[in-house]
Amino acid sequence: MSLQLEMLGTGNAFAKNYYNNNALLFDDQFSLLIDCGVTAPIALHNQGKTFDDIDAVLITHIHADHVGGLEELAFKMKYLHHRKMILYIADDLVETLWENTLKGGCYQAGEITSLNDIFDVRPLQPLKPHYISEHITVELIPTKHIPEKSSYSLYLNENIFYSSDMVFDPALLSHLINTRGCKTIFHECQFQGSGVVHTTLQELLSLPLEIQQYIYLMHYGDDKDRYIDQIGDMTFLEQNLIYEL
Ligand SMILES: Nc1ccn([C@@H]2O[C@@H]3COP(=O)(O)O[C@H]3[C@H]2O)c(=O)n1
Ligand SMILES: [Zn+2]
Ligand SMILES: [Zn+2]
Repeated sequence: MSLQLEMLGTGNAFAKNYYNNNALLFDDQFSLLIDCGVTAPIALHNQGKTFDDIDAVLITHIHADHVGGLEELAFKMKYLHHRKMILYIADDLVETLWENTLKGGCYQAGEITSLNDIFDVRPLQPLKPHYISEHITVELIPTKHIPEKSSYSLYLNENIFYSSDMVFDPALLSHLINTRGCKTIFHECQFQGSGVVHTTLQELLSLPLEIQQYIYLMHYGDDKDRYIDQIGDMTFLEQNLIYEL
């Protein structure tokens, strides 16, 4: 089986129709969950899957639509499935994920006192390809989202860019396509307003058509249908469709 992508959700942080922008990257030997937001448990359940069907989770940054499902994941793995999930996360986010996100819910004196008690933590150094499974390598690319807050987009298998939440960075997209052989771009997209913490549709439409043709839009609002014929040469990534990579 070749590598496949299924979005458990394609919505933005406040979307109600499309669930959080979380992905499953899998083949017949390995399943990687990319981000685990508040809606990840119900999205998996709806697909007839459990966390025990997943081999590892990778976190791009710390916002609830990307990490809000981790407490349920951790407790279910510990008390139902009796194993620790492998957790891939940028080295500089390890401490804050525990201290500022998970400790409040997960701490139990003498039993759960650190992230390592609930996950098999694999800190990733950014800007280096890391072997995840036979068919998956990941490089974390720091991209700007919220000032002073780390957020990492992904370069998968040396040819697929998967954006974290990020402000528009046309130079990065050009660089990946022109010098690194990028063939596919999964990019977050905000329909209205200015791109203060996200990339707007207007900004993406300013890219040359040669670049737009590589782009699948994700992390969008519930009003997506209004924009179906306003996305230039780009394509909407759809929840629960399976894409061959
Ligand atoms: N400075 C900020 C910070 C956050 N936000 C909104 O909160 C959401 C948190 O998850 P997100 O997916 O990063 O999207 C953020 C914005 O909608 C925002 O609009 N402006
Ligand atoms: Zn988000
Ligand atoms: Zn975010």
